[in-house]
Amino acid sequence: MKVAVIGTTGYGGIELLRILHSHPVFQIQSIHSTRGEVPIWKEYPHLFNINDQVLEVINPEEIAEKSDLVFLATPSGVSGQLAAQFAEFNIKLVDLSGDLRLKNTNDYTKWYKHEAAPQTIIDKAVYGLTEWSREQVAAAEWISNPGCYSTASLLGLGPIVKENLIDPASIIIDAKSGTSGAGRKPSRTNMHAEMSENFKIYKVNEHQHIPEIEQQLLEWNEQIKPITFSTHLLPISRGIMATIYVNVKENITLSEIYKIYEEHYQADPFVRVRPEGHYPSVKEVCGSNFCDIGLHLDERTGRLTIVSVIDNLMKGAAGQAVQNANIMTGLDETTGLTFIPMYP
Ligand SMILES: NC(=O)C1=CN([C@@H]2O[C@H](COP(=O)(O)OP(=O)(O)OC[C@H]3O[C@@H](n4cnc5c(N)ncnc54)[C@H](OP(=O)(O)O)[C@@H]3O)[C@@H](O)[C@H]2O)C=CC1
Ligand SMILES: CC(=O)N[C@@H](CCC(=O)OP(=O)(O)O)C(=O)O
Repeated sequence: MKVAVIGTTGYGGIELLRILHSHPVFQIQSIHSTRGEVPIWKEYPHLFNINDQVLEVINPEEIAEKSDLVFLATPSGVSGQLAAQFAEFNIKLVDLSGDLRLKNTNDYTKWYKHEAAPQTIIDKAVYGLTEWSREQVAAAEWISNPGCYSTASLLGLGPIVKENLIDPASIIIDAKSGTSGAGRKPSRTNMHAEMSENFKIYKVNEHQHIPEIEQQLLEWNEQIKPITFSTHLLPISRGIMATIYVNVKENITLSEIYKIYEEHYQADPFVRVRPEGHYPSVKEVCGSNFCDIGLHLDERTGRLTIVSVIDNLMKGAAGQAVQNANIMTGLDETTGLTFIPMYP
């Protein structure tokens, strides 16, 4: 099966190339960029003598003729326009950006602060939080891959929200990300001198993943109220930790909560619910497609702490994108994704 990658020179695109390099079924037919015909190893010298492919211009008609599936690893605002150009062709599509995630275009304009893609384009895409939408993903032609923070937060909250076991107004998500989450484009915020030995909060109550998380929570449980969601930058390159606080309904015990999480995720190869008393760290998932979850119930306050960690470039982006592409094309979802975490 042939695949094309657009936005290959970015961190999401280059992580796709790392996965696809050893994928047994997907072959990289072409890689694309706006910067002309440059060998990819010149942008990323770690690929010297490994990948001799040359970046090509973006011609949707030609890509659709030559490939069965295209990954869009392009910025929000760009992906929606590209997706619209692919709409008339017969090609499966997985978009890593936020452009096709929010079903309400007013929400998109408000949170992303630019114009939304046409509604018909948005409606064509299934929201691919894989563990919760496997059947829809299998039937889809287009996938909107969830945001990195949204993936960690939603996988952490899914079971308890779906089972209606919390005070619906009590969700607080305290999320932290490595700097690769911001992409390869240089910015002052991400400079070494700004971030090394530092820790910053950003986009306070304004993060574009807030409506995405709420959209999915409301699908699980229509009583859910607006969430508090804080995002922070960590001086590490990869990894996200979402520490989530919710007030549980009275009389529920930690062992009952564990039972619910273990039942929900028992058939999910990439979600690991850690045993009681064990809490995951970001390094324990980096380089892999795992989302690891730890749970603790404070009986003094009645608050449940949920710790959810992912590698932002894997389960938060390219890994989940390939997981969805596997399911869409009838493959086992773990195909090409059996990397164990790199440690230390
Ligand atoms: N980094 C992460 O952890 C995550 C990222 N995402 C999303 O994935 C997408 C890619 O992110 P990331 O790789 O980090 O971003 P980068 O900034 O690292 O890369 C984006 C790539 O898009 C290409 N691009 C930029 N403008 C255009 C354009 N007008 N037309 C075509 N291509 C363009 C650029 O390639 P070139 O200049 O060579 O054309 C660039 O390499 C984004 O939408 C992001 O929000 C989602 C989850 C996590
Ligand atoms: C560390 C960092 O800057 N992370 C990015 C995540 C962006 C992202 O994934 O963009 P989408 O909106 O396409 O999901 C951010 O907080 O905006």
